[in-house]
Amino acid sequence: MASCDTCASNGNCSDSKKENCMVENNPINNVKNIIGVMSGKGGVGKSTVSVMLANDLVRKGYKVGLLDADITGPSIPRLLGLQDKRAAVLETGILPVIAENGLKVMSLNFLIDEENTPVIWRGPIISGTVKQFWTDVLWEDLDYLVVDLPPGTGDVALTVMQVMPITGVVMVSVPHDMVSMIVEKAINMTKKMDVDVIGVIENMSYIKCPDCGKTIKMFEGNTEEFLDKMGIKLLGELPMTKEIARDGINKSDEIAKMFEKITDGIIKE
Ligand SMILES: Nc1ncnc2c1ncn2[C@@H]1O[C@H](COP(=O)(O)OP(=O)(O)OP(=O)(O)O)[C@@H](O)[C@H]1O
Repeated sequence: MASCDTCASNGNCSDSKKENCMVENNPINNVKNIIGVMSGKGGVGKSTVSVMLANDLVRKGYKVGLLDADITGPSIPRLLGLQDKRAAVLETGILPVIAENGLKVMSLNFLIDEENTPVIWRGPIISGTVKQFWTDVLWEDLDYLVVDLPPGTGDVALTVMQVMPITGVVMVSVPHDMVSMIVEKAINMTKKMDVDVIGVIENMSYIKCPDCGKTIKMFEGNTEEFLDKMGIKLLGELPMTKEIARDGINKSDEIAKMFEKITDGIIKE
């Protein structure tokens, strides 16, 4: 049942939100902040950013969970090197997989036998699964739950915004006109759903020449114009680099420092 008592929003929602509230809470869980990572467009680095953000929050001393809401294309377990782990299902709920650093993680791939088994489900079942990841997973006490959303503005994004008391959404974009057009759709969706956009992370913003160190912008998009138009702030830029693509997620000092500033900007909001 919807109840403000056990809700992450603590009853601080707007009246219209309270009236339409569909949030079901698990009384065992006490999640203070929920940060959605969204884009609208696929392949721009949402999962990568979700992992970097979650790990960075852990490093800062917070209790953190990471919910992989990309049911048909889950990549979080592999990005974290947890692809061989499986979640335990108890009578009281589902236990998330716990990474070495204490990050609690839930993904559909922890519930199926083989990670390459396709999930061929219709929209309502997929949305129901995401809802269960909020109501039935034993997250317990968390300062932050990071939710990695699938691309698009469809069923899952809608479900997440309806059934979870989202604190705010971080948009991931790349500096390309085609991508910003689709990210704009996602931003407009959050406005319609009365969900705050914390800011935009521009991923694959530039590359750095390994010989001379010169920064090269690969795409032609006008990010400043786009952000001005949408009235949204830039949280930071990340380069396109093999350190992020491969095993550099929070392992390269330079990238970790860059991301620290992004996390600080998100926490401040
Ligand atoms: N800054 C970066 N530099 C280099 N490679 C990157 C960067 N960010 C992401 N990648 C790579 O791009 C690919 C897509 O990234 P990721 O899976 O995070 O995107 P996504 O938006 O979550 O994709 P999907 O739409 O499938 O959910 C991955 O192989 C990842 O390693």
